[in-house]
Amino acid sequence: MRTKKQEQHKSRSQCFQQEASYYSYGGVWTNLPQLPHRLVEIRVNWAHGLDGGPLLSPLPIYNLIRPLFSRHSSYTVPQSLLRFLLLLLRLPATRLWVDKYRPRALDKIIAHEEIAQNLKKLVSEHDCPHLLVYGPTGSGKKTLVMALLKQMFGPGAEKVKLENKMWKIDAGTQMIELVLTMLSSTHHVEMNPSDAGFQDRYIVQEIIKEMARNRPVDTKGKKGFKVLVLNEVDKLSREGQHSLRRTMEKYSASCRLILCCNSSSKVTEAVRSRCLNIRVNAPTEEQIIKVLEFIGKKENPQLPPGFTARIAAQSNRNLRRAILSFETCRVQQYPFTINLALPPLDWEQYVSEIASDIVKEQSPKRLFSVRGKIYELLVNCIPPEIILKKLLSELLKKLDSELKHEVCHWAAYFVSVL
Ligand SMILES: Nc1ncnc2c1ncn2[C@@H]1O[C@H](COP(=O)(O)OP(=O)(O)OP(=O)(O)O)[C@@H](O)[C@H]1O
Repeated sequence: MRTKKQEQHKSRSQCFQQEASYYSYGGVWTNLPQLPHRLVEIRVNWAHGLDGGPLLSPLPIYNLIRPLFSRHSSYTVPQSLLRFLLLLLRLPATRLWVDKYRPRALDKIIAHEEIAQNLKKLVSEHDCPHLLVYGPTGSGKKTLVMALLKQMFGPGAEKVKLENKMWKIDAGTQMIELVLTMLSSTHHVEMNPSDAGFQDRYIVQEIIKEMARNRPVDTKGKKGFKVLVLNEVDKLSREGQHSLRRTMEKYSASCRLILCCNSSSKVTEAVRSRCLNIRVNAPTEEQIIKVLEFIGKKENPQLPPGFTARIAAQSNRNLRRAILSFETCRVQQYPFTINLALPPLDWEQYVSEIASDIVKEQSPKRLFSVRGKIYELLVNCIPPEIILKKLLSELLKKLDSELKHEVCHWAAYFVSVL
């Protein structure tokens, strides 16, 4: 028999998994659309209790399957096999709306149409330079990049395979072994080099070198170029960014780089100046409403007046968040009523509880319990800077004005050292 505390922990953990999936879209999982997105969907369905839900958490299933392929130094997970295994486990097969309604072509882009048209022009002029695509999370960067790849290479760019590749790198005095998850088609490779930590520069050098070696040749025998999509370049170390600059110059004939990040100010001037900078602003509320109404038309729920406007207003101009909230409401509270309250995000509620705990009592015991709660958020994949920012805003609501300044100072300090 489970105790009440265990039950609470379990349901909280399920809610976090939903939130984690929300964030995973912004991280590495965004780059792995097939398998992990599948798991994200299952997780969300599971948290929502849809279709009965699977008996097992999907993550253990994934971990169970992975070692089957990990005996090889470089292994590819055949997606058909995974689909078959997942089918055997009778897992639900719905797709999240954020994925289902992600525009696949530049012509279908709803928000940022102007950027989409400019990208289309670039492709038609066969003059695609290195690109640096930056903007806040959930603004639509990845969507634009994926549509651009499709415009460049056609449907072939969507036939991707997921690899966990091991790199053996000669670092002068020693051989370094690094494993990195990559998503690749015959025309492009996508990865997150900052996952390699302080050894990211070796990854940058080695991958571009390998791509330069395996240049694709078209039907007329002309040598083409491959595209390397690097995510979170703002998290690359200084050395990583320096080697990125060098390799960008050296191999510019054989590959094009598309660099994605949230903040261009963390990318060195040398890298920025070698790329065409594309700023993807957070969509306006009107644009978000347009996207939600488009989804509403396709899914056909009865929408009370002003409902999409309320979701857009609460979304913080984050398109992903708006679509996820819309879907959560559809799952939890359909049919919609006129004064339906939008459910708050669970992790945000949890951080608010943490802030109240901190303000109520300052003792070693309370410190220990708060630390435990923050660990719980971290293990459920809520990024630390997001936790800190939310915690700060919650604390600012509760603190005296003399303390606010100091709390802001320390929050800024710890966000900068993360
Ligand atoms: N132009 C668009 N038109 C319609 N829907 C869009 C558009 N751009 C993005 N979306 C929707 O918003 C979701 C989030 O977009 P996307 O993943 O491209 O954001 P992002 O800026 O790359 O976020 P992050 O920085 O967190 O990775 C997509 O899954 C898609 O459903």
